[in-house]
Amino acid sequence: MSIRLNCLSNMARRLNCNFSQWSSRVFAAEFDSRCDPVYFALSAQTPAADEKQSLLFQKLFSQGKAYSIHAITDDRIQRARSYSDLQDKLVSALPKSCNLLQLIAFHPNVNNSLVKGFFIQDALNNAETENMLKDLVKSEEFHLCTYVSSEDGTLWQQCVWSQRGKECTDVTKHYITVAAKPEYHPSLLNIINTVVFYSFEDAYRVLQECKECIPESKEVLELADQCLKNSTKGRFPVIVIEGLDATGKTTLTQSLQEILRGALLRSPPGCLSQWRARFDAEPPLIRRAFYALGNYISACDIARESAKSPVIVDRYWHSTAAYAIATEVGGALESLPSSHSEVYRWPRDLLTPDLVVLLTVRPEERARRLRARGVEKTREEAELEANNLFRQKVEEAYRRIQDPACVVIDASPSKEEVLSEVLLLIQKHCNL
Ligand SMILES: Nc1nc2c(ncn2[C@H]2C[C@H](O)[C@@H](COP(=O)(O)OP(=O)(O)OP(=O)(O)O)O2)c(=O)[nH]1
Ligand SMILES: Nc1ncnc2c1ncn2[C@@H]1O[C@H](COP(=O)(O)OP(=O)(O)O)[C@@H](O)[C@H]1O
Repeated sequence: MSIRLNCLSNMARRLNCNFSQWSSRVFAAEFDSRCDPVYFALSAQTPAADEKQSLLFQKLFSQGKAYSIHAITDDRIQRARSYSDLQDKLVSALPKSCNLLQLIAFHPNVNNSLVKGFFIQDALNNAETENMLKDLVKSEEFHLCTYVSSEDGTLWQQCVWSQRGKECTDVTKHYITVAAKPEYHPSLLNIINTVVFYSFEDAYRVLQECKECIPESKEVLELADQCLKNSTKGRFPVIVIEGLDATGKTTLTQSLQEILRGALLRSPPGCLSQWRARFDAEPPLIRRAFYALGNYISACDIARESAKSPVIVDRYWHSTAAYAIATEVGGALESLPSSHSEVYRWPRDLLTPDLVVLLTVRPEERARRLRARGVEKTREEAELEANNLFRQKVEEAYRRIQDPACVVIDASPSKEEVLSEVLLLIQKHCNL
């Protein structure tokens, strides 16, 4: 049975499909972020006979019509926002007969080479799917591909590409071949300066590029301009308290402030609170740059206050990096970058605290405290609760960050017991 897929022939002939940029990439189609993706590549040669009916073929191409669509523009802000908009559109508009998978196109071993998109399987060969995707391609900077299989099982990708009407003539057959599983999950190529920032300049540059599409960026940048880029810590100790929501950070930091007669700060700082929800709604590139700048602005406050008294901080760079890495990295817990990876490296230009305490609580105790507190969960916390794997990734990422590493404290005991244990720790680490 040959699976007739949509060549969108009339559009294919009209659109200019210069696909050299794609043919050197590997594609990873992810059914579920908890499992390994299916990897495939493009080739000018027909695949070997045994490849034709491979697992790849079964999983991806024998579930009805198959399409892939990527947001393609050199502008990284526009690409990040187009991808996020595309996801919303596909989730809301695709017929129920469609299965939507995340699709990553990447060059193995090349950081920031990753282009995110979607792979669509339409079990019912629904004409509505084709029309909806055609409309998307016409209106946005998307690269739309279809997949054609011949009787002998040979499978190839034909691309329909529209950059708002740009003509495409190349209808070369790019054969689908099975690609080997890379050494690490491809999402690791998308961390450095894409979701985790290691310098003030890199985070600042992202928001500069957002000034047109997100006017609030200008006000955040103005606040960032006022902070000294390399804030130097004062003579008093700086203690950061980290942990998932409801591990007891707020309770503990307030007690520490009273007992140590110190300053209590948090990141992002209060001056950014009014824009937090606005940037939480943006894709990771923009959101994480916002939080990164929040850490640099907080560092300025920490430097100032630590000249006068001990400083206690409720969340800082560990939260920013741990949540970003855990959100970005797909696959099982083992997919996280290894403990020695540079992604866990503290930014060289960010004020370093004297002590970072990571509060951990058994999941059921944390859930009890969340319920008792009754506070509206953030989207990220809702995700944490629904997705045990995500919670494990956040906690493991916290533990892997170095210089300074977290000192892990079991915060399940009573408030008083946790407080006295942390005070002992501070005495030992900070001579307070
Ligand atoms: N503070 C902070 N939170 C982040 C960052 N990245 C992701 N998040 C997530 C962690 C939480 O799920 C959510 C809110 O964290 P916050 O501690 O700032 O707010 P809230 O006081 O409501 O949470 P809490 O219960 O005190 O942990 O944002 C970051 O860079 N800094
Ligand atoms: N050691 C503890 N034992 C029991 N309940 C606690 C403890 N620490 C905090 N709580 C309660 O758990 C809830 C969450 O604490 P909170 O300090 O707001 O955590 P976080 O700031 O980490 O979200 C609050 O209702 C708080 O009173």
